[in-house]
Amino acid sequence: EEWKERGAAVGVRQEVDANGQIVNRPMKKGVKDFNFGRTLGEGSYSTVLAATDRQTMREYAIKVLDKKHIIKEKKVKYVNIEKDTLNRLTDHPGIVRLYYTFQDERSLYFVLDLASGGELLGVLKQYTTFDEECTRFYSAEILDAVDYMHRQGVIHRDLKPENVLLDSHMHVKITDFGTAKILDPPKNEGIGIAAGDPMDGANTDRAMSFVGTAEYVSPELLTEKNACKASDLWAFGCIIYQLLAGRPPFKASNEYQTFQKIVALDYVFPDGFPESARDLVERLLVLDPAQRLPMEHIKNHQFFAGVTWGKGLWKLKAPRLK
Ligand SMILES: Nc1ncnc2c1ncn2[C@@H]1O[C@H](COP(=O)(O)OP(=O)(O)OP(=O)(O)O)[C@@H](O)[C@H]1O
Ligand SMILES: O=C(O)[C@@H]1CCC(=O)N(CCc2ccc(Cl)cc2)[C@H]1c1ccccc1Cl
Repeated sequence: EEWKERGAAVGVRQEVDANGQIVNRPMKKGVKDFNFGRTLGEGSYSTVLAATDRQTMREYAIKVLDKKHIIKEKKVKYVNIEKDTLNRLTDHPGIVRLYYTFQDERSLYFVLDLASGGELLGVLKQYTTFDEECTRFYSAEILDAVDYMHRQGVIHRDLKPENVLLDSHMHVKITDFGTAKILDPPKNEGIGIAAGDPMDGANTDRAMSFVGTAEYVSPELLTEKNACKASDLWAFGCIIYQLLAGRPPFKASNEYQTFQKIVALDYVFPDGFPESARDLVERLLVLDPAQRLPMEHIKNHQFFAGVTWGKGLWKLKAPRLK
């Protein structure tokens, strides 16, 4: 009875294993285990709701995907990519954590960290621009998370302020891994050209079904159709520029003209753009991915002087935005 009692508290089911031992297997979570609250946002194929686990009272964000819609829009691969990448990225404070997945006849459910601070883009628009200290803090947290992602062999491919969420303490939580690329082990070196994947066939296949968001797309994705780790560092350079300038470096009235500016490296710094940030951005917005500043050199760049990388960074209090 006591074992049953203890098991019931944390939602486990007692079973007898192959050796005849009584074991506690965690019960698969389901819709009934949560109280659903407000809608946090809508995606093209999803609705994200705040929810509370009825046993533990912990709050989550639950992303609900409509099966019919996904099948109709041929996005089943994206669902599997999002699940597989999130299942690889479980051990970093700067990445939205996936706790459980489950389904019912109509929907798929992803139980995620709740990022109640909203999107970095929204906060940036509220303040127009960030000062150097805030830019340093947020870009350092983003970089720390990207470094972890790359070490796990994942390229995000769509980094942008909309996909950088904030938690209740205004720390970064990167999301939206449905368009990420998983590098197979043998290819996971240097700028790590990504291995082939179902979305765009084998790596040699030039036809690329996915391109990121126009303003943050790297030149190599536009010319050679290949994303690599350095493609995320290009997007990172665009984000630093945007936090300080209040707009992305490459922005035109339509996507095609934005792409023309990117491949021509046609951008200028506004007056008053801080010098050390300018130097770093200039070393990231480089057309040749192999010439772009690699991760370790970025961390050692003057702009990040004084930043403690790794766990320490995440213990700091987020700077007051002004
Ligand atoms: N873990 C989360 N915590 C809080 N809000 C979230 C979380 N994940 C997503 N959201 C919010 O819900 C909205 C929808 O997110 P979702 O990832 O489902 O779609 P999307 O990626 O924004 O859109 P699309 O699928 O078209 O790219 C987003 O605008 C985001 O702000
Ligand atoms: O890979 C998994 O974890 C399971 C495996 C069993 C299963 O049936 N699913 C759902 C598969 C699926 C994917 C897309 C659609 Cl539109 C419908 C079903 C998978 C699944 C369940 C819940 C949430 C997401 C996914 Cl991919």
